[in-house]
Amino acid sequence: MAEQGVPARVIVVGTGLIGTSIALALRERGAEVLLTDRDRAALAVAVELGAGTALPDGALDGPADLAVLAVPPAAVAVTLLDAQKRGLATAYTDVASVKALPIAQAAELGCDLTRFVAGHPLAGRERSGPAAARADLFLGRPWALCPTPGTGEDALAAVTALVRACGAEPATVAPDEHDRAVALVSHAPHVVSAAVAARLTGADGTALGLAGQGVRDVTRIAASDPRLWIGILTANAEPVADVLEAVATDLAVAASLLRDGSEGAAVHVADLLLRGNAGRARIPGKHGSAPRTYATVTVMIPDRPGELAMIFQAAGIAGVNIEDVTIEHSPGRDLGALEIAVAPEAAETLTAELRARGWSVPG
Ligand SMILES: NC(=O)C1=CN([C@@H]2O[C@H](COP(=O)(O)OP(=O)(O)OC[C@H]3O[C@@H](n4cnc5c(N)ncnc54)[C@H](O)[C@@H]3O)[C@@H](O)[C@H]2O)C=CC1
Ligand SMILES: O=C(O)C(=O)Cc1ccc(O)cc1
Repeated sequence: MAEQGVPARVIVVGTGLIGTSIALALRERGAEVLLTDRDRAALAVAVELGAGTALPDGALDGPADLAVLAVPPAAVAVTLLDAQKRGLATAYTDVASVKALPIAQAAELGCDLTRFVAGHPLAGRERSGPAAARADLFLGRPWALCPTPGTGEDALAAVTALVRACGAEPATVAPDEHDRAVALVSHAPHVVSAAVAARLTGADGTALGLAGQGVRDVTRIAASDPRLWIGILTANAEPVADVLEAVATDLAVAASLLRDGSEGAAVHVADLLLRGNAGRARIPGKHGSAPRTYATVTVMIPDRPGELAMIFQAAGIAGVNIEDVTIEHSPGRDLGALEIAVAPEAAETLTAELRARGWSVPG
C-alpha cells in the first residue's frame, strides 16, 4: 500500500531514464505503478528493474490518480491528448526540459488543461534509457511546476504529491520564466560543453593522454543523447541563442586579448576569470542550501579493488562526513589522486586518520 500522501496508482508513459527513475521512486513508497512505452525493449527493461507492471492495452478498472508523461518535449502534447482520450488518469503531468511550447501545443490540440500540470525535474544524467534509472535521482533536487490560471486544484495537489514522493522540492514558476532560466543554467551550458568536447575529435594521442579532471568535468554532459537534446534546444531556441551569444562574445574578447599579449590585456582576461569565480559561487549547494566552501583533502590511491571503500570507512570511523569526491587519474600510472571535500573543521581529523592508516596525504 502507498505511504501517506503518495499517489496510490500512477501510470508512467515513457520508461526511459526519467520515467523509470520516477517509477522506481514511487515503488519504494508503495505506489502501484503501470508502465508503457512505444519501445517494447525499454518497457521490458523497466519492468525487469522492478519499476512496475506493463499497462494493459484494454480498458482499466478506473483512472489512475496520475499519469506522468516522460517522453521527449515534441511528444508531450500528442501523448497527453492520447492519454486523456483513453481516460488514463484524473491528473496529468510531464517532465520535459522545456515548458512553454509543449503547453501551447497541448492547448492547440484541445487537451484538457484543467487536469494537466506541466513539470520539470532539475535532475538527470548524461545517460538515457531505463538501465540508467535510479530511485534516488531526484532527492533534494528542485522540480519546476508550471500551473496555468485554469489548472485545477486537485491536479496541482496530485502532482505536488508526486514531486514530494520522489524526494524533490516543488518550485512554481511561469512557463516562459522557466524556459529562460533553464536556457541559462542547463541548455546553453550543454551546447558549450559539446563545443569544447567537439574540439577533442581532432586531438592526437599526446593531448588526450594529458587530459585531466577539468576537461572531464566540462565535457561530462556532452556524452548525452543528441536526439533528445536537439529536441530540447530547438524547442527553447530564442532563450538559448541569447545566452550562447553572450558566452560567444566573452570568448571572442578573451581570444583577442590573449593575442594582444599586453599586461593590460591580461588584466581584462583575469576579469572574466574573476566573474567566473563569482558566478560559480552563486550556484546553491546540496538540497538548495546556500553554497558552502569545503576543504579538500587529497590522498594518493593505488588502483586496487576495495581501496575507495577502505578510505570511506576510515572517514566514517573518524566521524568525518564526506561531502564530495573526485578522482584524478594519472594517465599510464596505477595511481590516482582522490580529492575529498569535507567541512573545513574536519580536514585535519581526516588527514591524521588517513596518514595513521598508511595512506599518503601530501602537504
Ligand atoms: N535526460 C535527463 O537528464 C532529463 C530529461 N528530462 C526530460 O525527460 C523526458 C525524457 O527524457 P529521458 O528519460 O532522458 O529520455 P529517454 O530517451 O531515456 O526516454 C524517453 C522514452 O520515451 C519513449 N517515447 C518517446 N516517444 C514516445 C511516445 N510518443 N510514446 C511513448 N513513449 C515514447 C522512448 O521510447 C524512450 O523510452 C524528456 O522530455 C526530457 O526533456 C528532464 C530532466 C532530466
Ligand atoms: O547530467 C546532468 O547533470 C544534468 O544536468 C541533466 C539534466 C538534463 C536535462 C534536464 O532538463 C535537467 C537535467
